[in-house]
Amino acid sequence: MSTQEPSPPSDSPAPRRPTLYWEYIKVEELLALQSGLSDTDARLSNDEVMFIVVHQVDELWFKLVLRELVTVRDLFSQPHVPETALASAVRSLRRVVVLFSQLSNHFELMETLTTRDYLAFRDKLSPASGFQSAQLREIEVLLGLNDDERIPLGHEGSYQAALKHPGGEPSPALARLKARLDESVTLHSALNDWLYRTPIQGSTPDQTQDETVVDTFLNEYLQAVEREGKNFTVLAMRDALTPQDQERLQLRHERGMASARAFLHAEDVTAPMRPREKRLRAALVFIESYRELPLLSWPREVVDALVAMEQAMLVFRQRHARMVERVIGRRTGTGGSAGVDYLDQTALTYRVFKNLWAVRTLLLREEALPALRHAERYEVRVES
Ligand code: HEM
Ligand SMILES: N[C@@H](CC(=O)c1ccccc1NC=O)C(=O)O
Repeated sequence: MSTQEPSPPSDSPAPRRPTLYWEYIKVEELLALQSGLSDTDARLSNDEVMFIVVHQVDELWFKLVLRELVTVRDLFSQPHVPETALASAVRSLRRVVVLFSQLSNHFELMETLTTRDYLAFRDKLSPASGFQSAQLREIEVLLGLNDDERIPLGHEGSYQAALKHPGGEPSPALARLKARLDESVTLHSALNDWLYRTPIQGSTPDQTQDETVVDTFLNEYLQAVEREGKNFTVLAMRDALTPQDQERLQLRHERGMASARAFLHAEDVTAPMRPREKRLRAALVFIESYRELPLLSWPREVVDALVAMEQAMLVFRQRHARMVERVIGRRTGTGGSAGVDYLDQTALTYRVFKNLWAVRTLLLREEALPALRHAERYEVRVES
């Protein structure tokens, strides 16, 4: 009698080979990547290997940020964005918030590098710089940062030129960035197209061209802002110490109202763009104000997650600038920039979702809001 195990039936699948951790994570390949300009990291100081590892980890976080933002951009670039998909968009944006928080936290590790120890290997880095981080550029382009909003940097004058080889040949990173620039839809433009279709005060999608819907809502809303502003000013003036203070408070209220009107009537954009911009801003005020309505609750979470994401990115820029100031002071960067001064300017001025931030100046307490019309049109409809 044969003691051999019966051979498996010929149509059964081959026995599965066990997955090996180091093969799946590619640990050996990964641990061989920290050599910098040397042939092995064994010749480098702990400081320089840490410097390289922090950059590599950060580029991997940028990779995850890009994946999540592409997913969200693609979702909002659909002609109809399913209500059931908004929760996943919020999850993706909240992951990006955590990723930028991790990126900011890594600068605490970088700050264990003393200035003198960094200067021990800094010279050989020039002209390399994080200014050549193509993935951060891709993230900025994908979000919707326009070229004319960028702060020029030193000698090469263009963030794209910084991605070329010394002889001027394009790099794979530049090719990826150009591909991103060639995409017609950014997250900002896709979000605006979605916002533009918001049913304000019960309007229907085919009424998006009807300016009376927006004008009526905005006029009612501005009257409510005026009432609230007046009440606040009366209380503040009652407590004012001098007539000059009272006059200052009254002037501040009048300026606030003028600014609110100018923003909601989109006086800052050219006349052809004004009706669209007014509807976008009215939609944001509407979503934020009537968020208890089932159809508006997830849209409000989307708006808030976008603001949280841009805040996390802004904090990353600021945190990088403070680390740079601690490590190299205010000297010129290896990339040719003014260093910290340049970085602080980017943190201060690079904003994509400007309207989402600006409307927060105008939001009102729930009791002061204009009456909602057609509440029944905001019930959740389960799409087949
Ligand atoms: C000792 C550590 C570091 C120093 C001294 C430093 C310094 C600088 C300076 C001076 C700039 C301005 C461009 C230039 O002239 O070079 C810059 C840009 C940049 N750095 Fe760093 N950096 C450090 C670490 C990092 C790390 C760990 C990251 C990882 C994410 C990073 C990412 C960037 C990026 C993305 C830019 C371009 C910023 C922009 O143009 O908006 N840097 N860095
Ligand atoms: N721009 C930095 C150099 C630097 O940080 C750097 C150099 C090479 C590769 C990545 C870098 N990180 C960020 O800029 C400096 O001025 O010291």
